[in-house]
Amino acid sequence: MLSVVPRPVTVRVPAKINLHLGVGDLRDDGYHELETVFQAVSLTDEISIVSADARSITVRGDNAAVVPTDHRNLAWAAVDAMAAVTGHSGEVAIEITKGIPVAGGMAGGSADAAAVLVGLARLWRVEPTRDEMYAMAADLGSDVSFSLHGGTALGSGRGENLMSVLSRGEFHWVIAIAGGGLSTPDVYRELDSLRRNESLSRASHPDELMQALAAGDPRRLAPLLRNDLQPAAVSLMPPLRRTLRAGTDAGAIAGIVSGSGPTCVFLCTDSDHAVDVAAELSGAGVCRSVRIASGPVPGARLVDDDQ
Ligand SMILES: C[C@@](CO)(OP(=O)(O)O)[C@H](O)COP(=O)(O)OP(=O)(O)OC[C@H]1O[C@@H](n2ccc(N)nc2=O)[C@H](O)[C@@H]1O
Ligand SMILES: Nc1ncnc2c1ncn2[C@@H]1O[C@H](COP(=O)(O)OP(=O)(O)O)[C@@H](O)[C@H]1O
Repeated sequence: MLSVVPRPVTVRVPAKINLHLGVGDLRDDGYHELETVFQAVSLTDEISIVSADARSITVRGDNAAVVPTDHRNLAWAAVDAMAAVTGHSGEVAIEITKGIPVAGGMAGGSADAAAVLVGLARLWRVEPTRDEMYAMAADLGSDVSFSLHGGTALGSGRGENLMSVLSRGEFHWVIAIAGGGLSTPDVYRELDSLRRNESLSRASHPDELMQALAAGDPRRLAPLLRNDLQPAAVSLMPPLRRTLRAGTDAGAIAGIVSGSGPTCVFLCTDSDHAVDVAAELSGAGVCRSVRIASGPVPGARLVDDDQ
């Protein structure tokens, strides 16, 4: 008989932003080779998992209604992965409270999958090795490894190979959440199509950006933020141009589309500055909601580690 923790296990997991996203050519396997610098920020989802008679997923929070609650939810796939490795049946009830915008380019689904891996390891009292956890994460999706890792990291391959990056202090962000979402594959496809028709510049290696992170200097970091997917996201959702302009008009020192978008993130000099920029941006009417976040923060973690 496999032993399980009798009470719900709760995991908190952060959103990510790509401070640098260099996209290479389309590979034969349908993915693009990436060079990316991820930072985990303090917009979080919370996942609670308990043993049950059958598997179920419920989703609460912002835009919960558009998140699937069956096998299409990445959290469901994460249960399958852990069950296959450990021999458990996978009968658990999962409650997801979304704080990460859905389909926003902040890796919300990946975050939930990573949280399930961490939560089930505790619930089922199993201890997969670090390599096993990262192998399951990479199989689930390109960004799931970073959701486990958290902090600041350089990602390569399709984004799943990670190296920690030294980052000093805290960086302060204002996050503009759009009314709708963008599909990640559509945005990559749009980039390929734009590149066929016009010559777009490509990101170079993020050496200087990593130096700015090590120095903990937002003013040095500001001009170095770079996202090769931004022209594609803006092409699919042209009003993003206005959002980006509104953020810098509101006083942010830089603004960029987060990953595949459409969330836009604005860098500020400190927490007071972020409050001012957020207030100004809220009044501009260019997005559905505005949040403040800071980073780096840790990856998927048990909320009460005495469990
Ligand atoms: C763009 C990024 C930037 O961090 O994230 P989001 O901004 O969407 O959160 C990632 O590359 C998204 O990662 P993730 O959402 O995990 O992607 P996956 O599920 O692995 O792949 C979904 C689809 O995106 C495309 N894809 C993904 C990763 C990659 N390196 N090249 C790709 O071309 C492929 O079309 C793939 O079928
Ligand atoms: N746990 C989940 N949370 C959010 N979306 C999910 C989840 N599982 C599957 N999805 C699906 O994944 C799509 C992409 O969502 P998300 O991971 O939030 O965005 P992004 O890929 O832009 O980071 C959503 O439109 C939704 O249909």
